[in-house]
Amino acid sequence: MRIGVIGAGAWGTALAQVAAHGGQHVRIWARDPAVAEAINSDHANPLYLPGITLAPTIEAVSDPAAMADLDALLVVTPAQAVGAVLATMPVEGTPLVLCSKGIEAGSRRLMGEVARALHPDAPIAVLSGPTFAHEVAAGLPTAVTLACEEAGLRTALSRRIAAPHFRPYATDDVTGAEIGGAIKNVLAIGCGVVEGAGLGQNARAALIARGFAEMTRFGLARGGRAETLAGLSGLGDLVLTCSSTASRNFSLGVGLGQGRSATALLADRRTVAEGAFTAPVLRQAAAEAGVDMPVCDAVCRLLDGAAVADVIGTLLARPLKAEGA
Ligand SMILES: NC(=O)c1ccc[n+]([C@@H]2O[C@H](COP(=O)([O-])OP(=O)(O)OC[C@H]3O[C@@H](n4cnc5c(N)ncnc54)[C@H](O)[C@@H]3O)[C@@H](O)[C@H]2O)c1
Ligand SMILES: O=P(O)(O)OC[C@H](O)CO
Repeated sequence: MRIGVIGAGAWGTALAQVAAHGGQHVRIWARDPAVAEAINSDHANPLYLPGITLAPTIEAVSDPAAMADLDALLVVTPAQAVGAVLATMPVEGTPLVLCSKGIEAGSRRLMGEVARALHPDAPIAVLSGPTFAHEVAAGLPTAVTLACEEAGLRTALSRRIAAPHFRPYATDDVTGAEIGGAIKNVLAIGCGVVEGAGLGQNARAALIARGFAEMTRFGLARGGRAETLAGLSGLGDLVLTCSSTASRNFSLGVGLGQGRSATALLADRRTVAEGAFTAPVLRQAAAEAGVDMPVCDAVCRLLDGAAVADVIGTLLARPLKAEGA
């Protein structure tokens, strides 16, 4: 399989490294020609994945037309850019493996829905799970969910993407895999706030558990399956991202919890913190689906500048209820 990777940030670069395992040729599209130049000349991406020497079989391009004639395209731009970038790509029925985690603002579409609308002939797969890019690129053991409705393609992609340190688990539940990855970013911001405001580890565990209940309610309402939401792409990624400052979303939350504004924190970073963009869209999508998501709503209020004490007070003052309700 000739693999293409669309997006040369941390995760696209790490996935190119996985795909190049065994010496096979991989082509990666970088929006910024300087990033492509560094990958081709120095076998490195110091802006987005510093400290990693890349396989020399990774070829970088910055012209979308150069992404034609490949057997599969991994889509790894920030979620809000997936539609615009895919519209420029010569997809022509090539399978698209969506690796971005988020919900599109405005349309409230999942990435699969965005891709299908643009390229109805292209089979869709989703790769998601607990995967810090720098650990994957360093060859540390990692497991992911690979979701695809077509059994033959699911098997072919799983075999092609698997490496001794990188283990995909297959499912046909594309929607469930997408929803876990999108919502965990929002919840990670909340957990970061708990850390930044010094609210304690009990509060963080409560937020993870109640946040997982929200993820499950929303996922089931949108047609995902409970087993997927409890798997690597849902609970697995939630646990990772809610417990480490290596997460951009968690770090953003730490800053909010320390009293800085979302605007200032987002202006300070080059890399994407998807939860900040997904949170307001998720709030609308949850209202539309009639799903109660108080923790995600609290994260929206914090991003909008509400005081931590007020937001936590509101959450704790909600009417008492049964745990499974
Ligand atoms: N970094 C990780 O550990 C990781 C792991 C799994 C999934 N993801 C997901 O992968 C996606 C990409 O994350 P990342 O970590 O690679 O991001 P990043 O912040 O490291 O890099 C973003 C890349 O996208 C490019 N970009 C930014 N805006 C763009 C636009 N409007 N159009 C085209 N390109 C644009 C940037 O130039 C850069 O190459 C996100 O949805 C993220 O949630 C990241
Ligand atoms: O750094 P974050 O918060 O974007 O998380 C990266 C990955 O999604 C972890 O699986």
